Amino acid sequence: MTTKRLMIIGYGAMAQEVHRLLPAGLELAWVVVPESQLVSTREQLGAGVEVLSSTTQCEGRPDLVVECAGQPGLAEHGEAVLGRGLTLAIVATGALADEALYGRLRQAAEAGGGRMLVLSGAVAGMDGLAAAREGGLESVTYEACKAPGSWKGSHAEQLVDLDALTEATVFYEGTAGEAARLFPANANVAATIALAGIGMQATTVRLTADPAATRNTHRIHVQGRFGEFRIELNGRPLEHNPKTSMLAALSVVRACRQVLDPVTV
Ligand SMILES: NC(=O)C1=CN([C@@H]2O[C@H](COP(=O)(O)OP(=O)(O)OC[C@H]3O[C@@H](n4cnc5c(N)ncnc54)[C@H](O)[C@@H]3O)[C@@H](O)[C@H]2O)C=CC1
Ligand SMILES: O=C([O-])CC(=O)C(=O)O
Repeated sequence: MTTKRLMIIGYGAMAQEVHRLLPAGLELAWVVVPESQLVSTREQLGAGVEVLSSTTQCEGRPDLVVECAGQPGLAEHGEAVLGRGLTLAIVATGALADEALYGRLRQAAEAGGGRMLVLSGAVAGMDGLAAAREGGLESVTYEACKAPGSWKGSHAEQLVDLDALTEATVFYEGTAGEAARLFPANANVAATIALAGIGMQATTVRLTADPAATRNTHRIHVQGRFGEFRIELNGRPLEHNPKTSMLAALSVVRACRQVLDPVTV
């Protein structure tokens, strides 16, 4: 079997975990990082990987492109990748709450023959939710609870004194679209659930900081003609970024494996 080639956009905590767990048969050939990180990333990766600041500098043809670069990274590079007819697997799904950007990405994919895969990321059940939608959905609620440290550097700091919390505190309630925009490194999952379910406006979101939390907890409650389901997922955060759950990185690894495997599960 010939080795297939992967491009990763971004090389932060998630991308490095994906690189570490890359299945045999898929090699990391290209990494795309901001200009300011070119030198340090080249030093880190050595000669075997081409480090670029734009996907358009890539002269080869990746078998898969994965975005692990956050919402600005998807906005910057998504159109070019899809316009070249490549498959782009994304985790910064919250960027799609911007209807104009979503429209541009769709159009680029349609025009160029590319495909955008919205990965399940830090949550589970997106297959069931998308199937349930076919029968009609009544309500979808998403709740996230993380340790205060995982909300540091986010809009939460404007809403609550994270250092002073002594008990679990809900600091945000709103729609998936707003949550995904306000918490770009923490609430992409809200947008993923909205895309699989009843949309950015109708999906209700509640965000909590809990000083006793050691996991990133995600609760999803769905009601519709199919019946009802609840999922609670207690994910371990990544060692190098407590905002990001390990399962999100593993969902990218799964997408990598699907490139190699003729059977998709
Ligand atoms: N869908 C999901 O379940 C989840 C999605 N995410 C998304 O994944 C992103 C990445 O997570 P981590 O790796 O933990 O964050 P991180 O902050 O460790 O790494 C992000 C990397 O992307 C790079 N980057 C930023 N702008 C870029 C651009 N324009 N082009 C190329 N690279 C760029 C940064 O330099 C940084 O190295 C988060 O910001 C979040 O948007 C994170 C967790 C779960
Ligand atoms: O990794 C997580 O727990 C969820 C996350 O950061 C996001 O949805 O952006």
